[in-house]
Amino acid sequence: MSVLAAEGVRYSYGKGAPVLDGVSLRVESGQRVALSAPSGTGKTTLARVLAGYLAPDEGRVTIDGRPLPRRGVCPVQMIWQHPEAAVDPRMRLGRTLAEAGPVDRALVDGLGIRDEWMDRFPHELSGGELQRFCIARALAAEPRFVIADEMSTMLDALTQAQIWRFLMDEVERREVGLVFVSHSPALTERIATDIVEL
Ligand SMILES: Nc1ncnc2c1ncn2[C@@H]1O[C@H](COP(=O)(O)OP(=O)(O)OP(=O)(O)O)[C@@H](O)[C@H]1O
Repeated sequence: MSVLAAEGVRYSYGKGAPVLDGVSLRVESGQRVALSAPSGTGKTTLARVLAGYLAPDEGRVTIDGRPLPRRGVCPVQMIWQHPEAAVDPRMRLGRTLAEAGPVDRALVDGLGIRDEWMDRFPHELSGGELQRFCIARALAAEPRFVIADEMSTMLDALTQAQIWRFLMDEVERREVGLVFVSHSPALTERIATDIVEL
């Protein structure tokens, strides 16, 4: 079992007032934690801190007591709200995926990813198609924790349900810890094992 922990995290953008101040959070393998707070209160910022994209001004983020590794593939993978901003626009998708790690057939098929997408550039897919691709990439990296920030807002209801079902099954099977942000109370209730109010 692994533990992802944020302890006393403080974060400010530039010289502004801190968006996060004294935030602590603990997530274990197999837990599915929903971050809940009104708009603009720092859920996305905390997600980025947990995944190592932002370094806290104070406090720390650890996995099993050690800081997140600075090199290599991060054991905390993030699925972003805007997938087009999360991939290299100049790289064909097959190459982007290959860089994350070995991708098995079940992952590609389970997410409804078509083989011909691999030869395309990110702008040649729809937002929903690209998001499925980004989920495959996050899982191909064999993470111990996945942070999903409003990952399904651009998907229709059916695709949203399919993708969440798939991600739920995968995180359960792999015993991955999940932290997610969603503005849908119904989705939160269905997915979360725990709800954390910021
Ligand atoms: N890059 C940035 N530079 C300056 N301020 C920022 C930046 N990103 C976010 N903020 C500010 O930080 C605060 C928290 O933003 P954040 O996106 O973390 O909130 P949120 O809870 O995820 O919001 P929402 O639910 O609307 O997505 C907001 O006031 C926002 O304006």
